[in-house]
Amino acid sequence: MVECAEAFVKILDRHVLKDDLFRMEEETTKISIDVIGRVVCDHDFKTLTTDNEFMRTMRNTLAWMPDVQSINPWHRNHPLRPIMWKYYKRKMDKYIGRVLDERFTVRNAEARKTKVKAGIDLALEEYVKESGQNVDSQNIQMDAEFRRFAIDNLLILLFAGHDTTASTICYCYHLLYKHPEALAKVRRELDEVFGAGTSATQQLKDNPYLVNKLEYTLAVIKEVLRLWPPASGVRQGKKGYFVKDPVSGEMLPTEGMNVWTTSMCLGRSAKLWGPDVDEFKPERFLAENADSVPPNAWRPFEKGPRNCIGQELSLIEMKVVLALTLREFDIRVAFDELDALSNDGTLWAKDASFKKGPQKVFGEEMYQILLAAAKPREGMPARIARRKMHNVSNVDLGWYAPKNSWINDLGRVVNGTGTNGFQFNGSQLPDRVEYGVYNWCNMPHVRKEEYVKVSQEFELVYLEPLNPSGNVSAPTYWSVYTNPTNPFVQSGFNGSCQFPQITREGLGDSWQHGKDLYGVYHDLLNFLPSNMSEKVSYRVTNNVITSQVAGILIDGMYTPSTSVPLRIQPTNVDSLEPQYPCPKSTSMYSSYGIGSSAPEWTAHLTAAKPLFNSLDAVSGIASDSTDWHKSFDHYYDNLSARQCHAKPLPCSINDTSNCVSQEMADTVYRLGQYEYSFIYRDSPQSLQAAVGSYGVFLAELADNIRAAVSSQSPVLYRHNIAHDGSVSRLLSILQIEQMVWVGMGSEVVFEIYRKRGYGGKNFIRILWGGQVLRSSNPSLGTVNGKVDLLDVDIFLAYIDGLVGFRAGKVVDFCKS
Ligand code: HEM
Repeated sequence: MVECAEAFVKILDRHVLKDDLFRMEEETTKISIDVIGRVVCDHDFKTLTTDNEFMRTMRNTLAWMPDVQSINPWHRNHPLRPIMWKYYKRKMDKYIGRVLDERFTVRNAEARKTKVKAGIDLALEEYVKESGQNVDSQNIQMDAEFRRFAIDNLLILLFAGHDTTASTICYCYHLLYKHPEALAKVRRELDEVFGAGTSATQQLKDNPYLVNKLEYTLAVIKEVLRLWPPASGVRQGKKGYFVKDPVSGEMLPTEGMNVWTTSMCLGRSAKLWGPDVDEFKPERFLAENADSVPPNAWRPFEKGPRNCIGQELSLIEMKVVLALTLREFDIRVAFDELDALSNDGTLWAKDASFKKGPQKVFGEEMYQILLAAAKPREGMPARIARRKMHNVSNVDLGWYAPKNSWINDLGRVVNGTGTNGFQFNGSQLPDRVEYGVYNWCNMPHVRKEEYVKVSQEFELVYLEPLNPSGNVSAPTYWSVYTNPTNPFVQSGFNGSCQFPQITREGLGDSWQHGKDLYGVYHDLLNFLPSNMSEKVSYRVTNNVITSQVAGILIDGMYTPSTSVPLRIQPTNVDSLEPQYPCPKSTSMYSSYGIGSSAPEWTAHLTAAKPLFNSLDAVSGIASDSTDWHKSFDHYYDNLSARQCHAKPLPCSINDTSNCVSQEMADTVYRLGQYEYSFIYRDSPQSLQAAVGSYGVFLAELADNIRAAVSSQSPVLYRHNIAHDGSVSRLLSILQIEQMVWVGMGSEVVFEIYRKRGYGGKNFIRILWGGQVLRSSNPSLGTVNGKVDLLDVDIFLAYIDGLVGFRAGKVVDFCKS
């Protein structure tokens, strides 16, 4: 089946290449014939790859079917019809007879060797047993009666199975095109089962049972069959058998009649299905809604002992076809161009009567025409385009070094001066310094003033910002003091703050941050709702400062009058901070970064030894305190937090003339930048370490994006308030081109855009500090190094590739 579907994909690809208008039903018929051929008689009809004689004959027979609606006696009783039918039937009998004879000959040699037997082998085996012959004998004979019987049965299977399935595949394509949200859900399910960007082909060959996981896809097929069933059951009436009128109770005799249980009437009965009966809602057929499906109302395959014998086969086939094509192609009906097909030689083009009479039924141009099975009108004139499918193996999952700058140049960090334009002196930037430069105290974020709108072709559909809180304060604040009577007071800087803590200034910055975000995404882009609603969601970590920041930031955005839920994951498993256990990642970080004795790491600590000595002399920190000397983290925090709040640099308690100079502080800042760059970007191990410790958040992000693009979630805006350690790991995974120490109020925004019009393709733009993020990874930084309207599928394939679907690879790594 998968091989047939692959050949079908090739046919579709030819239409993509030619960019032509074609009748889809002609093509889907080929696959259904070839599949039946393979499954039933282990015979390759090759209709997908060649101009097959059998297929032509079968289609010609159909062309001689009477139009049941016609009242033209000449048409209904066409004198040539019986002759033509006989002629075509003989041709088909001959063809199938040949297939049967061939199979009979090789049966002994091959069929019994394989465990999986085609229908024909089972039938032959049964026949041999019943006729009292030895199954293992080389000289088995097939009598004429059995041969006649077998040919007719094979023909029935081919006739009953080919156009029913072909027609249903067409309606699947059409209804999914008309319902992009359902299409997105199917694609999402396929991504989930086979992985984003990975073709289902090989996986289905290796593990065919994966089709059983396609629950939503199956629900779509069932809903399509409810609305546009291609066949119905007929029963011959009999003396003594009655149909009871459900309203009057009258018993109606059936003798001399056919009783036709039209599955379409049952499927479209509002009495049975409710007022939304005409709506396309595959969800009705999901397991959780099983109770709402009226009993016995869904019967496209009919019920009872003579129900469809091929239903399992066709359901599996349709799932396989959809799995191999829906993510690869965008398909739409093109009735507006129908005239261009008027000479294509098909039975549709030959018969002008199809263009007469109503051209819409149930408001649908592609209504059904009863021609053996009910077929999509005009064979579904269609146009097709290839969607970009990115194989995960094509997406580069490798680590790429960040660009060279002063930040990762040890010589310039240790021996340089100043901070190379980086700011550390308060929330406000000095005059003439442009917004957007690194400002540790109040990092740049998205603001109306600098925001670059994307072209009108794209509409914003989802937004997920992530920003760390500042170590800044609530309306009441801590005033830290040390009591000389307390004998346990530790030496160190004597200050009025304690880490982590929120200051008033920090709260002010957070409020402004919220206001700026609202200014862009509400005022400028009209994307955010005007009032708080379920479309907007906030998430914090277990550290209270993130809740304090959230409180004031939300006030800056919405000034809500009622309390706002802050989403939070339990301690120890939180992915935003992150706290879930991943010992492998911790040991990896400490094998090359803070605490390690790797020369690449210790080089800067050794070079900065004199600086440590001078700082220790002021702070009183013991020179053997590992905590203060395994990195510049503590000195950096202490000095920068003072300078952010316009406090003087500290002096020694014992010798007030011995103070930290600005030059010393600047060197600490340069070293801090160097350390962050080394830990999160320069070291080749940084990517894997970040994937381990932050992969779960990335998997959640990918999931959120998928839910947003498939309209499965009402949330348009998900704001995460986290920490510098969170954002730096995120930047590490995004392979930011220039890593810095993540300052107060830093912000990464994931903007998801949908291209307007046909196809509804989704794109991602990532903003860092209000500007488009630049990534060293070639699969991400596709626009001159920027992650600018990148195909969402590539981004998701990158994330899935690194962290695994639902973070499966993270779990494996953490445990390894
Ligand atoms: C979407 C696909 C299909 C639909 C909707 C469909 C529908 C039906 C329906 C409504 C019947 C009449 C059952 C009754 O009167 O109780 C039927 C019978 C039958 N179908 Fe299908 N069918 C499909 C695919 C297939 C396939 C793929 C095969 C074979 C490979 C097949 C073989 C048959 C046969 C042999 C019968 C006659 C069964 C009997 O009379 O005992 N069908 N089908």
